[in-house]
Amino acid sequence: MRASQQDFENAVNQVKLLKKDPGNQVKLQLYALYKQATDGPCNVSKPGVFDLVNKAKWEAWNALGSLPKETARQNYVDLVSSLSPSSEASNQGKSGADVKVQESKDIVVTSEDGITKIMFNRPPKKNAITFQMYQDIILALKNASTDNSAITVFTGAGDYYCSGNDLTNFTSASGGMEKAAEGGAVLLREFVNSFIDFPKPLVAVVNGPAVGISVTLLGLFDAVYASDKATFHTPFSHLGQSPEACSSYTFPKIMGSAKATEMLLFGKKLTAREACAQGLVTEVFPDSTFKKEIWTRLKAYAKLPPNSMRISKQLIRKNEKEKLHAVNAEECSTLKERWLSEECINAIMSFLSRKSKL
Ligand SMILES: CCCCCCCCCC/C=C/CC(=O)SCCNC(=O)CCNC(=O)[C@H](O)C(C)(C)COP(=O)(O)OP(=O)(O)OC[C@H]1O[C@@H](n2cnc3c(N)ncnc32)[C@H](O)[C@@H]1OP(=O)(O)O
Repeated sequence: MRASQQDFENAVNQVKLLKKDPGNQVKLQLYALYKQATDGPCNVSKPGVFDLVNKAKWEAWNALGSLPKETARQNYVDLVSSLSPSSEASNQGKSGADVKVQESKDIVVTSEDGITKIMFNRPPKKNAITFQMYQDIILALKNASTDNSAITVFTGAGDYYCSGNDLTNFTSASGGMEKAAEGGAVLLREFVNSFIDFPKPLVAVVNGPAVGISVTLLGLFDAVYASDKATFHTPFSHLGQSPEACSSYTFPKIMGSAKATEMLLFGKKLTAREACAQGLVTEVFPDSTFKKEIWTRLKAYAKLPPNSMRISKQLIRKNEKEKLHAVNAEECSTLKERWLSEECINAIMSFLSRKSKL
């Protein structure tokens, strides 16, 4: 039987009464179907790259193409009925079987054995982080904070952990440079906030070289395990930039200001063993046994009582949260200026024209 206008209106009201947040993907789908059912195919222009929320909504609506209004209405009603209290209850009981929990090309999120794994998956570009990947990671962390896993793990596919910010982000942003820098700073701040506020144990499995923001973020992780093939490099001065991800605060705290200066100002690249000696890395493993040893260990950790781990992490983080947010805000506003500097623009152009590499 086709859904009537009354069924549709009832479903719209039912959504407002949902007890449990259905998650961003479902909310986007509901939005898209609602717009399609009421206004028809997407007829507004695409929001700018930095207008994250409206861009995601536009993309969801636009993806419905020329779906007829009646079909959209029916699909909306069906979707809402699948979110009714009885199905909410049955979803809560789901175990963390091996499932892919987020569809996205360059960030793969899976959940297995109490571990949510977020993997940089762009090996041809050494896992450099695009605008889309920043957004996918924000979403993945949001979902992981409430899923039924005990710990969350970042790792990289291929030979690199991650080569940091994709330097073509500087040329792909739409609008003028100032607007792009402003939007970049907003995105970076939200991205780093999602690490500062992440409530469960956050672990990095550093399978190979790490560069830039993938290194600085490690100061916000709870444990960092590295292959002896990994290296740690923050070439900010070479790029005319400045530290991010709270590293101007976490690195001096972790390794002392003299060692932090060598990394953050002079761009000294550390081996995994050096990074371990300086407290940035928890433990180093021979590459030949790294994966086997680390996943066995993490599976055992994930069996520990999750609430206890969460509460302990929050005790450790609580006194620093405000400070970390303030540092993040200041670093982003400093970077916004740096990105417009001649030093930075020249360095990026030099990389993109293949005149320089790290
Ligand atoms: C105004 C706009 C504002 C933008 C806002 C962005 C928002 C957040 C910003 C957060 C800031 C973060 C700071 C950083 O992360 S700084 C670190 C940036 N990373 C780098 O400088 C690394 C650059 N890459 C290299 O030096 C080398 O590629 C390498 C990693 C040492 C590897 O060298 P190798 O010889 O082994 O391999 P290739 O160079 O041949 O690389 C293979 C292909 O991958 C591409 N690649 C690698 N890294 C990056 C990168 N970071 N960005 C873009 N592309 C990258 C490389 O070009 C090759 O591509 P190709 O095969 O097509 O040539």
